[in-house]
Parts: sequence; C-alpha cells; structure tokens
Amino acid sequence: MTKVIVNGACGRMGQAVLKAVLDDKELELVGAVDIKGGKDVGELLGIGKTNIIVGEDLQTVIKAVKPDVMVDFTRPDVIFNNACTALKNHVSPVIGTTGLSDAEKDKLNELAIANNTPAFIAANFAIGAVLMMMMAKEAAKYLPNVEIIELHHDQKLDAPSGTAITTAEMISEVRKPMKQGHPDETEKITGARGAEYNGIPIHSVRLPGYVAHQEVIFGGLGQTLTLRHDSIDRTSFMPGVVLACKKVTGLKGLVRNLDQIL
Ligand SMILES: NC(=O)C1=CN([C@@H]2O[C@H](COP(=O)(O)OP(=O)(O)OC[C@H]3O[C@@H](n4cnc5c(N)ncnc54)[C@H](OP(=O)(O)O)[C@@H]3O)[C@@H](O)[C@H]2O)C=CC1
Ligand SMILES: O=C(O)C1=N[C@H](C(=O)O)C[C@H](O)C1
Repeated sequence: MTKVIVNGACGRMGQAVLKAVLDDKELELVGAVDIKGGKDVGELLGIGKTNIIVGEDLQTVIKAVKPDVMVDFTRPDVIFNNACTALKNHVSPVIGTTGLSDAEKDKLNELAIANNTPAFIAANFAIGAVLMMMMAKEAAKYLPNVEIIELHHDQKLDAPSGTAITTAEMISEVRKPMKQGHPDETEKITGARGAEYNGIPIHSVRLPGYVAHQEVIFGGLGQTLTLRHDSIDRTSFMPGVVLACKKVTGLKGLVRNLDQIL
C-alpha cells in the first residue's frame, strides 16, 4: 500500500482527492493538511468519522504519519515551499498546484535527485486535456497560426492557467518563433490581444459556472481547426492523480506531465 497525505485537503481539488484515495485499494490515506485544519476528514466529506484529523502544519503531519507521497493542491504562492518540505523529508510530492516557474521546477528536480526522492508535476491530470495538448502539438506542425482561450471558474488565482502555458510550451517545441496578426496592429484597449507565450496569444476567461475548459484554435488558408476540452467535474482529474500516486516513487528526479507516466 502506498501511504498518501493530501495537502490543501479542504479545497475543491483536495476534497476530491481525499475521496479518490479513500476509494482506491492500493492507496492508504494516512493524513491531511490544510491552512484551515481541525476537522475529521470524514466529517469534511460527509461520510462519517475516519479518525484522520486535518492538520495545519505539513512538517508536523509528515513526522507523525510518515507518508510515501504528498498530493498538493494548495496555492501558487506556497507550492514551492511545500514541495521542498516534502522532498527534504523523503516524501514524494505529486504536484497539481499550478504557478511554479521553470527555475523553481529545476530547483525541485535538483532537490529530488539530491534526496533520492522522486517527484511528479502535471498542470492537468485529466486525460482529455492531455490528449488535447498532444493533438495541439501535432496540429501546430501543419497549422502554425494558433491562439489559446482558457476558461475557468472565477475563484482561480493564477492566469493564464497552467494548462494553457503547458500547451504553448508544447506547441513551441515544433513551431518556429513567429509574430502572428498584422505587423501594424495596435491594441485600442491594453490586453485586447491577450497575453503572449513565444508569440502564441493566450486569452483567460474567468466566470462563475465554469470548471476548467480550453480551446486551441488554429487558422490556415480558408479554414480553422478548433480543439476543445471541457472538465465539467473535478472527478475528471482523479484517475490521473491516483495513477501518479502509484507511479511517483518509481520515477527519477522531477517528472513533468501526465503523458510521461501513462
Ligand atoms: N493539475 C491539475 O489537474 C489541476 C490543478 N489545479 C490547481 O490546484 C490548485 C488548487 O485549486 P483548488 O482546489 O481549486 O483551490 P482551493 O482554493 O479550492 O483549494 C486550496 C486549499 O488549500 C488551502 N491552503 C491555502 N494555503 C495553504 C497552505 N499554506 N497550506 C495548506 N493548505 C493551504 C486553501 O485554504 P484557503 O481557502 O483558506 O486559502 C484551500 O482549502 C490551483 O493551483 C489550481 O490551479 C486545479 C485543478 C486541476
Ligand atoms: O484552477 C483550476 O481549476 C485548474 N487549474 C489547472 C490549470 O491551471 O491549468 C488545471 C485545470 O485547468 C483546472
């Protein structure tokens, strides 16, 4: 059995991960952490007592329950420190929290290797989103003019989404740097053409009612191609998270993106 703790346990993703880990026969939920700790995990999920109380301090919970894996769905501004704490205590992080910079990911890779404790990170654990990104990379070889529109719930802290950045990174691997649109175009209102990653415009929509959605739109001579993925429920991410919990301890360093472990 792989012993798992969930950090960010009281949040939208944290609660879904608690349920997924409790429901899996090869994973054992041994602890939970959240800045708003104190509750029994079972009370939080409305399933009766589990006698696992959500702790408020990651280091204390790790020392008490000695997990193999820490799943983290917290906040962009705390994930780097959380992952460092896990690695220094020889606990493998499965990182879902977005917002880490490339430099921070490189530092986590070094720490994972130095501590002989593998780690895993994915901007999106939903298989449909992974396929959308892979298809976008393939399509960009033939249709290099592309824009990304990501649409999320209005409680999301980071923009653009980790998925949009990862999609743009993957497209950039196969596309020569280029400037899109008319060379003389001007923005009448700043930001009208979106943010830009390697020349790829990214537009972020935040509205109540959305969960997590993305369109990648390619334009060619007399045609467009639209790839769209919709997570209509957070259960969409759970098979990927469970898979990563089972595989992470057999990896080396920090492994990035779900396609690497499928
Ligand atoms: N990789 C993927 O597939 C996915 C990634 N995500 C990412 O996961 C992250 C979390 O998303 P979501 O669940 O919607 O967010 P939520 O705000 O619902 O959950 C985050 C939880 O972590 C708590 N928290 C804040 N700071 C700390 C801390 N220092 N230590 C422990 N817990 C803390 C929050 O408390 P409080 O509310 O008081 O701040 C909250 O309970 C985001 O970065 C999001 O982009 C989301 C979905 C899928
Ligand atoms: O905050 C979210 O909700 C999500 N965050 C991830 C991202 O930034 O890409 C994954 C998914 O889009 C949901």
